[in-house]
Amino acid sequence: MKNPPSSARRSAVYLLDQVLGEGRLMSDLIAGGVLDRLAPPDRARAQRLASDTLRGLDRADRLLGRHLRKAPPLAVHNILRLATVELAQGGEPHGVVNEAVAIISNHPRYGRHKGLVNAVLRKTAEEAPRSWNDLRLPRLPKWLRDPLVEAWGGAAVGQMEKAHFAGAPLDLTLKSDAEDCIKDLNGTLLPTGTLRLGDQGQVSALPGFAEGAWWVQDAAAALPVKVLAPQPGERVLDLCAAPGGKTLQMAAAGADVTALDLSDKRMARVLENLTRTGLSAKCVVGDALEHEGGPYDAILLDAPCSATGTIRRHPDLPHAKDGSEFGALIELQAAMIDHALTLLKPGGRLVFCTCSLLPDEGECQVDEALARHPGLVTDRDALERPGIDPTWITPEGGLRLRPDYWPDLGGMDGFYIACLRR
Ligand SMILES: C[S@@+](CC[C@H](N)C(=O)[O-])C[C@H]1O[C@@H](n2cnc3c(N)ncnc32)[C@H](O)[C@@H]1O
Repeated sequence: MKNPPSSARRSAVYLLDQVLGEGRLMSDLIAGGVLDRLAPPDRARAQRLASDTLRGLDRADRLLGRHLRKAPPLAVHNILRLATVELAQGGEPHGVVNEAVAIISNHPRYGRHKGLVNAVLRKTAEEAPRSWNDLRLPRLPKWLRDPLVEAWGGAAVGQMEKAHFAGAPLDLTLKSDAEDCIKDLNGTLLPTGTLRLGDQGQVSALPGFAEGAWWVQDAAAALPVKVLAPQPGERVLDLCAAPGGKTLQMAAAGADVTALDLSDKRMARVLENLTRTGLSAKCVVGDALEHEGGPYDAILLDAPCSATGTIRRHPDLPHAKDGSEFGALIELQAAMIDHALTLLKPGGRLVFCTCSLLPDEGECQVDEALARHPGLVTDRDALERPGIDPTWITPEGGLRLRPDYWPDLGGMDGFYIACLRR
C-alpha cells in the first residue's frame, strides 16, 4: 500500500476493511507494513482496536442493527463497529463520535454518510455501555462452529467462545538461567513452567527483553518441545521453524538444532530471535518435503495448519477464512509426517503438533499415520511432564489442548501434540 493510514483509529478501520472485505489476515497485513507509519504505541493501539472490534463484532452488529434499516457499505459499517466497541468499553462519547465522523467525512467514496454515522453513534453512545454485557456471547461462524460442535459438543464450544472473547494473556518462555526476571516481570508461574503476565504493555519495554532472557510463547505452544525433551548435544530438526519459539526452546536445552522453514522472510525472524536471546541454531530456508539432512535423533514437526487454536490472539481468523484451504493443509501435514519419518535415526522420536482445534489436523492425522506405518507407535510416557493433566491425553496417545482448559488461569491456545516412535 502506497499511503498507509497515519492514525491508530484510521489504521484500525483499514485493518477491518481488509479482514472483512478482502479476507486478509491481520498478521500478513502488519508484516506487509500497513502500520509502519505509526509510532510503536499507536501501532499497538491500532492492532488492539481492530482485534477488540473483531472479538465483539457480533455484539456491535446487534446494537447497530437497532438503528440501521439496512447494512451500510462495509467501510461505513466498520467505522460504526469500531466506535461502538470503543463506546462499550467506556470510551469518552464525544471524542469517539467526533473521530468516527471525521474519518467518514474524509473518506474518498462515502463522505456523504457522515450524517448517518453521527446519528447512529449518538444513539449507541447511550446504549452500548449499559447493554453490552447483556448481549449474547459472540459465536464462531457456522463453517467452523459446526465441525467443532461435532468434535467437542455444544457446551465445550460455548466455553471456547467465552475464551476467544476474553482474549489471551501474554505468556513468556524463560531461558533456563533467567529465573531472576520472574520477580521483575510480576507474572504468575503456570503449572507447566510458562510465565503469564496480566498487564501486557509494550513487549519490547519489559524487563529482560533486550537481554534476551525470555520470548513470547503461549503456554500450550511451549509444550511440544517439553514432550520432545531435547537433550544436550542431540541432533534435532525443527522442520517448520519460523518465527522460532520452539527452535529457541530446543537451542536453550543445548541441542544441536537445524531450523528449517520455507519462507525466507519468516526465517529472518528466527535469526532475529536467536540473536536477541544469544542462542544458536543452523538456519535453512527450504521445503520440508525435500529436506535430506538426516538422520536426526529427534524431529519437531509443527506443521502449517488452520491455526484455529489461536483465535484468542487472532480474532480475525474466523472472519478472514472460510475453511476452503484446510483440505490441502491436511494433505500437506500427512506428507510432512511421512517425509519426516525418513529423516529419523532408528529409535528416534518425531513430535507432530498443530495449533488447531480440528481433529482432522490432530487425532485423525496421527491415527492415519499409525495405520500407514506399521511399527509406528505413540509414546505416552513422553506426555508425562509437569503440569500436564492426564485427562488431556487422547485415546490414540496424543495430547489435546483447548482454549477452554485452565479457565481460572486464563486459558491456553488450542493445540494437538503427539510423540511418534518406531
Ligand atoms: C505453525 S508455523 C511454525 C511455528 C514455529 N514452529 C514456532 O514455534 O515459532 C508453520 C510454519 O511452516 C512453514 N511452512 C509451510 N510450508 C512449509 C514447507 N513446505 N516447508 C517448510 N516450512 C513450511 C511456514 O512458513 C510457517 O512458518
